[in-house]
Amino acid sequence: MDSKSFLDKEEKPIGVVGVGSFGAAIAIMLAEKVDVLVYARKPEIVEEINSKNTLSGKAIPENIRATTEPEELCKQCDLLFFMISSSGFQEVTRSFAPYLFPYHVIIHGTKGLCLNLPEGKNLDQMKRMKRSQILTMSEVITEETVVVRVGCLAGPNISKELRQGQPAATVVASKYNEVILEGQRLLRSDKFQVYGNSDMIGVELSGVLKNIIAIAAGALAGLGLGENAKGLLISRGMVEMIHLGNELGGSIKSVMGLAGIGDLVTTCNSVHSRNYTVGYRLAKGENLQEIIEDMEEVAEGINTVRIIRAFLESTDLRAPITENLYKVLFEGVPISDALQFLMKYPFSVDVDFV
Ligand SMILES: NC(=O)C1=CN([C@@H]2O[C@H](COP(=O)(O)OP(=O)(O)OC[C@H]3O[C@@H](n4cnc5c(N)ncnc54)[C@H](OP(=O)(O)O)[C@@H]3O)[C@@H](O)[C@H]2O)C=CC1
Ligand SMILES: O=C(CO)COP(=O)(O)O
Repeated sequence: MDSKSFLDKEEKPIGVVGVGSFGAAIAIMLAEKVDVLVYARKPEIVEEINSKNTLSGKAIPENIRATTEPEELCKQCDLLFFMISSSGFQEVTRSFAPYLFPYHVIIHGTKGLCLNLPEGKNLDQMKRMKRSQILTMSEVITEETVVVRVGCLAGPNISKELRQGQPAATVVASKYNEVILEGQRLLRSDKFQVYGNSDMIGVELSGVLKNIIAIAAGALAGLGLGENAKGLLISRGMVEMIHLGNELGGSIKSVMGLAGIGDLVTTCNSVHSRNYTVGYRLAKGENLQEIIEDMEEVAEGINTVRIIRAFLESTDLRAPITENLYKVLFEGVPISDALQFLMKYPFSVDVDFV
């Protein structure tokens, strides 16, 4: 493969927007091949990177520089990786929008959803939601900016393992083959494999929906249940992801791939997963609000459960794991009751999606 970018003859720095756990891991991987300019909103983070070459006290490569200015990032970089949690995604995208042009490329790594609601409405007021009121991050980028070539990055990518240099793989998905090729060129290494997929919505939704099942997996572990129960949850969870993903506009095939089943297995088994941890701590008797306040990083699945539950109300689809998890998280139903309900649920057909 050509080692030069399709974007420019002279290699420009690659932009990374947001240096939380995942943004930092991706910036460090990119820095093995190219110069990286990161955007952080907090001046103290930018100062730490630029003056000490550290992030949260840990050394990072010298070719990672930082700025608090969206304009600077957009001027210097043609390709930007957006690594912001979904709660801030629309706001950050809007702050970049005035400086973005159609030649820019954005690949995002966010595994959450945003809302497209009438002025003054919020999720608390929405008992039911249509598909058009739910936005994946690629839809936010397309709606808020003039950028055309959009992609996403999703797969079993626990950032702690990536930072340790452990072997892993991801999927870059886009309607534009050059975006996939550029993602592969920049990220592929002997420790990191990068697959391509043209079903961007299906790949985004896979990463989003697996977080619901990961919370449930953590809850099973917190209850002290065994591997049989986990196998049951993962396989029924996959079926639920397939039906939901399909209803929301993704292809079944993507859920069967690395960004779907691959990430589902990883996240349902990792004590480093924030979503798994939420379920585990709930099952140990902690209250959801306490857990959220105590966690420094985002567990996207909590909000996703609320959004998907409201979406289900506008469809004929049933998603018993999501519906019961909603009751546990937001209606005070004990996990043991939800589990009993699921064990009695008439799941009679094993494979009903092919
Ligand atoms: N961690 C992981 O293993 C993986 C995470 N992901 C996904 O990546 C996304 C980010 O996760 P992760 O990095 O772990 O989360 P973190 O909570 O560690 O980081 C979130 C980042 O988003 C920034 N941010 C949030 N809101 C705003 C805002 N309004 N304006 C500016 N910046 C904002 C934060 O900035 P600040 O520090 O200023 O708050 C921070 O840099 C999530 O959707 C997650 O699901 C995907 C794969 C793996
Ligand atoms: O998506 C992830 C790994 O692929 C990270 O999962 P958590 O957000 O649950 O930590």
